Amino acid sequence: MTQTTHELLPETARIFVAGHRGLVGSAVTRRLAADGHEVVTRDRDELDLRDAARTESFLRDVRPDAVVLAAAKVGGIMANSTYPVQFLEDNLRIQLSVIAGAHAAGAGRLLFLGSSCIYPKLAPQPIREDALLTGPLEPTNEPYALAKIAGITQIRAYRRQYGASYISAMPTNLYGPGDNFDLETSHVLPALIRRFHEAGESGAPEVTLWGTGTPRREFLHVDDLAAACAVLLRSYDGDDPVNVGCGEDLTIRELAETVREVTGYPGRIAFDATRPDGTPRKLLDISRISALGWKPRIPLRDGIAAVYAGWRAGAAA
Ligand SMILES: NC(=O)C1=CN([C@@H]2O[C@H](COP(=O)(O)OP(=O)(O)OC[C@H]3O[C@@H](n4cnc5c(N)ncnc54)[C@H](OP(=O)(O)O)[C@@H]3O)[C@@H](O)[C@H]2O)C=CC1
Ligand SMILES: C[C@H]1O[C@H](OP(=O)(O)OP(=O)(O)OC[C@H]2O[C@@H](n3cnc4c(=O)[nH]c(N)nc43)[C@H](O)[C@@H]2O)[C@@H](O)[C@@H](O)C1=O
Repeated sequence: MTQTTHELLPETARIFVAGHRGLVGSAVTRRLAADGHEVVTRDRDELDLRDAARTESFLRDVRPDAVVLAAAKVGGIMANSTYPVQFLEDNLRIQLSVIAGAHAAGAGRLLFLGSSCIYPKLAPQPIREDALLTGPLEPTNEPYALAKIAGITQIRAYRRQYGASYISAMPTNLYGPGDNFDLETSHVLPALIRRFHEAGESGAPEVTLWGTGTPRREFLHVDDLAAACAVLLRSYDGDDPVNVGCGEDLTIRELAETVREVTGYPGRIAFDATRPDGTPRKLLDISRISALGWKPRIPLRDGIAAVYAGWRAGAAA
């Protein structure tokens, strides 16, 4: 059942953001704090969220009104291929700890963050939420996707058995300040910023990117996602996950041209087709989140320029 109300998250709600130092968690923390909420956080060295007993004990002490689960083992196509055990096990363990612990501690609201990779590799485009579990997954990230699908099922189970107001959001590929720029483990957008910048600095005549350049991806600025999370916490209480994307995609080659222009790199772009492409396309249908009044605000080129400026300032510091 899908219902919407505007009473699901009181303005005085105290919210635990799990993963507050990450790309998503930091943006959600900024957003909820700006909205006037008391936001509770713990660094990983104080609380490893894979530890269910310690996580439940922490949540019982803090007694948050709501929880945003943005802690996860996350990475790009190569990280997913190289560390399938951690992408499966860490994510399952974090989800079990945090969702069960939140319920035991009496948290009335919880938002679980999944990913667009939960949908079948060849799902009809744009991908609607009801495409879940209708076909085989993309092999490069199947362990991660299966962990996330288990998270969605866990949320639905708490709703069905306990009547908990717990919900799931499925963001598309994200980017923003504080992203991972490690060339082996990052997602494509920060990798391209770094590759073009460093090629420009060294005077390299060509930058070689992974795959064929033909896969299509959709990119959403993480501040737009954080605004969507606030809308969902305040106004959505349904069983189904809610897609969050910008509604438009482009090829990796087109993305590369845009990043090349933003960074001012004058050289050529080449592709190494021995590297994996991953899913050919995963454009999300965003009818459901749009009906709640949310829309993305940050155009891709502006967002890339801001991230590039921020990364250069950080790299130079
Ligand atoms: N980035 C993207 O393109 C997309 C992300 N998402 C989803 O958004 C969520 C957040 O992703 P994102 O912000 O990009 O990831 P990040 O890697 O940037 O952040 C993950 C956060 O989780 C924390 N964390 C990981 N493991 C543990 C642990 N065992 N105990 C405590 N904390 C832990 C990290 O802590 P520390 O800072 O100490 O490392 C970090 O703060 C994930 O659920 C992901 O699936 C969905 C779609 C796309
Ligand atoms: C968010 C999402 O992110 C991942 O899925 P992905 O979208 O395939 O990931 P990606 O960003 O790493 O790559 C996108 C495309 O870009 C190409 N590509 C070119 N050159 C580089 C490059 O230099 N680095 C990277 N990483 N990719 C490159 C690459 O070959 C691919 O075709 C999963 O974690 C998945 O689980 C998930 O949820």
